[in-house]
Amino acid sequence: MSNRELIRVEDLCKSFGKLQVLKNITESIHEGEVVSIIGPSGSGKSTFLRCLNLLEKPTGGKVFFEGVDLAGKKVNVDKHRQKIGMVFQLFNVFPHLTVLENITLTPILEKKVPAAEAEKQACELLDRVDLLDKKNEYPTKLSGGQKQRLAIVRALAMEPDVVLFDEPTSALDPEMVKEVLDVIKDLAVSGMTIVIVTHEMAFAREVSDRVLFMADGIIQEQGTPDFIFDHAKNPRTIEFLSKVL
Ligand SMILES: Nc1ncnc2c1ncn2[C@@H]1O[C@H](COP(=O)(O)OP(=O)(O)OP(=O)(O)O)[C@@H](O)[C@H]1O
Repeated sequence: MSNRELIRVEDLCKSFGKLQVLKNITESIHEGEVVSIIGPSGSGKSTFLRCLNLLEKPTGGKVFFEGVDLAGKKVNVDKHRQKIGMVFQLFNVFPHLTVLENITLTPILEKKVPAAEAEKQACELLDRVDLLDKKNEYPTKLSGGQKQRLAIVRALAMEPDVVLFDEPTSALDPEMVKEVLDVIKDLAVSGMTIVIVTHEMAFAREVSDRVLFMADGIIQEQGTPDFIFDHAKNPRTIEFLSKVL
């Protein structure tokens, strides 16, 4: 992990109508850091994650990516967003494209990567997640775990500086959770900067450099996994962990 701030939010607020979901959050994610966000349902974890790439537009505060204020007047948000990969709970893959086409589409269209080069890179990534033999299949032929591994590869094909995972295993059958977590673990070990909203406490404990505990739209407590899971002081954290561990 380096000292370079990749993402910084200052006084981040988000409301949906009268519902104030995020309340003045100030936080930084550093290059190479693996950060897990845990907390009760409805506490604002996904909304926080989605604000980091402006998928949700904050109602207050600022989001900086590599030092650039993403709401700045002359800023090309799409250009910056290309460097922020995102993997969703419900594997967002294109059903009408083959596995290979799913991966090469955006690099070819948005980064103008030559098709042959995009395919070569896609095959290398598919090999890394053990899906190379599926490259000509359509997603309907894939299991949930395979679809999610494809979604991860699709994000990686854009060579992002950080990958945001929003509960990537919540929609999977239990036997498929491990294969997806293993891919994320490998990515973490490779040095990728990762922010992940997860209900997988064992995973958060094993893989994270830092765990953020969120409740009521506030990061109530944060620290190393050992600190959060063994020495948390905040009564909300203790109450939450007593239910999920
Ligand atoms: N687009 C939206 N419109 C209105 N309300 C929303 C929207 N997105 C989220 N919310 C509300 O914001 C609150 C926080 O939702 P969010 O999904 O961020 O929580 P979460 O901590 O990720 O929950 P979970 O663990 O259940 O996924 C909830 O009350 C939710 O209903």
